[in-house]
Amino acid sequence: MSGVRVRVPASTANLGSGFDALGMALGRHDEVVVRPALATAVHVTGEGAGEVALDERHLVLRALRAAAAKLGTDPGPVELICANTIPHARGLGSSAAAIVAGIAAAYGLAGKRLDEDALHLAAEFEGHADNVAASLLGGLVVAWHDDGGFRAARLEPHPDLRVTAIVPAERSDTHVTRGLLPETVPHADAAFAAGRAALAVHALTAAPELLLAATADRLHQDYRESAYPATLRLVRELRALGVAAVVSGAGPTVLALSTEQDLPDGLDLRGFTAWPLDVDRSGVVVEGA
Ligand SMILES: Nc1ncnc2c1ncn2[C@@H]1O[C@H](COP(=O)(O)OP(=O)(O)OP(=O)(O)O)[C@@H](O)[C@H]1O
Ligand SMILES: N[C@@H](CCO)C(=O)O
Repeated sequence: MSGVRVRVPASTANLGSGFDALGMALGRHDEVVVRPALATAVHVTGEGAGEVALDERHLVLRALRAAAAKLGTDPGPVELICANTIPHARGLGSSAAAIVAGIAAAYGLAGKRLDEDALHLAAEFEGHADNVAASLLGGLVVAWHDDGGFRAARLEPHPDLRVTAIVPAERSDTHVTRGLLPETVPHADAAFAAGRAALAVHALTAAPELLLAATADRLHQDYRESAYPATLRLVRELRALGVAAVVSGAGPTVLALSTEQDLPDGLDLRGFTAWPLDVDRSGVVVEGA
């Protein structure tokens, strides 16, 4: 293949109770075209334009080079054209999507199908597998880590599931908000989390009427409140109204999960923009360019 075009979905991680384990792909995408060139050049439009490095430090390019090295190939100088719609540092998996795009491009240029090693490499880059697995596989994913590395199982989200991302203008850095988490949690909270995460798999795939109970969290959201108090206020307000609202990934976006598309009337959404989103069921797509 002389060049590749990669379309990669956004993702939401945790889904409330499934910290670092549950992820779901969302219908908002970045598109990346990679072609051999005489000298490496990076072009970015949309989200991140004017902000990200336009050289070998670019995250898509770093992931592409790392994957090519693992595959024993060398794409050499490339032209990288990124058209981004996934907002950065909002909890919608932009860094995971960039990493998956780079890895998928390297596989495409090498004429190889994506495999389990691609997931492992993507998760090593990101530090956890929930977002990258969702961007790779689409749908709902359960991710874990064992001696064999990072793994993920893909599940089909319930067809009636509706998602609204309520996105603030402010950003938050995942490294910073991971630093707000405690080293240990009470046993009762760990037991609560195990039960609700298991219930979340059932609710998201088969029983959406259980979403409110299933998405209750005790492991991460409250600990991160100082980074985005308005987000936690909105999550609590929506949950009090019966909507299964959670912090999306490491925040600060609020994700409302429901079988209704509309949010309740009378919410104060100043400072936020509400985006109704589809669930992406395909995952990353690679084609010739
Ligand atoms: N398409 C991209 N191209 C280049 N760099 C990117 C791209 N997307 C994200 N990044 C880098 O990743 C950073 C955002 O990563 P971070 O993990 O903090 O947020 P996120 O991935 O959007 O949210 P979350 O991991 O909570 O879902 C950006 O500031 C930028 O440096
Ligand atoms: N599970 C991760 C998702 C963010 O990338 C977290 O909450 O830190």
